[in-house]
Amino acid sequence: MELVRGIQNLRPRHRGCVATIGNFDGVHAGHQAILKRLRADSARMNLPGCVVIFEPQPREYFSPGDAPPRLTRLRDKLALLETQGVDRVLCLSFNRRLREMSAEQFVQQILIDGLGVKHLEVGDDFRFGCDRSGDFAFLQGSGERHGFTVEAANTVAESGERISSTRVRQVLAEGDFSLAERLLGRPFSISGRVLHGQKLGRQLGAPTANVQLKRLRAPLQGVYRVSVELNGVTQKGVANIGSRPTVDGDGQAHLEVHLLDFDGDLYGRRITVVFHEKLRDEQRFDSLDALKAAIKADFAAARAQWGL
Ligand SMILES: Cc1cc2nc3c(=O)[nH]c(=O)nc-3n(C[C@H](O)[C@H](O)[C@H](O)COP(=O)(O)O)c2cc1C
Ligand SMILES: Nc1ncnc2c1ncn2[C@@H]1O[C@H](COP(=O)(O)OP(=O)(O)OP(=O)(O)O)[C@@H](O)[C@H]1O
Repeated sequence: MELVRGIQNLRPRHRGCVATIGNFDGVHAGHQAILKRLRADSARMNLPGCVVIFEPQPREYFSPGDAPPRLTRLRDKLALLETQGVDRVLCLSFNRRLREMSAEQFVQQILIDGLGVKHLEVGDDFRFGCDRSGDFAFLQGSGERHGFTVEAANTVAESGERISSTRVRQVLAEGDFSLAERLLGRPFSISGRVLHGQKLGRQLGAPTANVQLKRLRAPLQGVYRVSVELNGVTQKGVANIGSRPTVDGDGQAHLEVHLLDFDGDLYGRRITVVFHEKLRDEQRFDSLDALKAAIKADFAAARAQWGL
């Protein structure tokens, strides 16, 4: 899969493709249905399938303080798009220039001049352009003028409700991991590199792998039963995502994982933490002893659930 960062990196050879546009945060089952159609179009028309995404996502640009948490960082999103058979991703920087583009300009500059789009797949509710003025009818009209076809995919629903990134975030916040798995088409996970922590964990009876979240605002908070694949073996564990109010108050979110019955070195490795069940909210304890006792109870609860 080829990644093109910004319109300025589009070359004449990129012209001529079938395309779709959106945030694709989480690459959920609704997105996967569109991507399946894109693959079929690509085979039928013998053209590469291109996905146009935005970074940052528009809401992160408009209100950085209270944009929703991300299900996938750019890196994870790209990896998932690749597994969906996407040939090319055009990642547009969402900035003032893009924000001020009218729907008409977006079609002309990006879809026609930049990508030479021959066929476009969108969801039935898709809107774009300054003030979200571009919709399916608008695209169809443009297509007739500029010589590309447009199709709208039917809404993909689960339990009678449309699947969306927003819904996945809500379901995760409610701790419904089996529904989240159905919406995503895979269990929810967070990947990252293991960094050195404050080495306090051992004193608390809980050595932990500190997974780097960088700027990711995770859609989860609290203590969870998790698993991690290591060298082809599923290691069972317990994770905390939060600001660790008992021991430090830098306000930053940390993801820490303790693997049960495991005694290896994970520093520097990239791991994927799969979430299975919420055990409790993170709390501020009055003493390290109280935190230690709570962590011990978390381990016992996770062991009982795993049947260990
Ligand atoms: C299962 C588990 C539950 C935790 N729960 C809390 C909590 O409720 N409140 C809190 O302040 N820290 C909590 N922590 C974070 C610990 O404070 C943290 O792991 C410890 O400070 C070790 O940090 P270090 O690895 O940077 O040394 C939890 C950690 C784990 C592994
Ligand atoms: N459940 C779905 N069924 C059909 N198409 C979908 C579905 N979800 C998203 N799409 C389409 O996939 C493309 C990308 O969607 P996008 O990521 O922008 O929105 P979303 O998943 O609905 O997220 P949000 O909750 O942020 O609105 C758009 O064309 C959108 O209409």
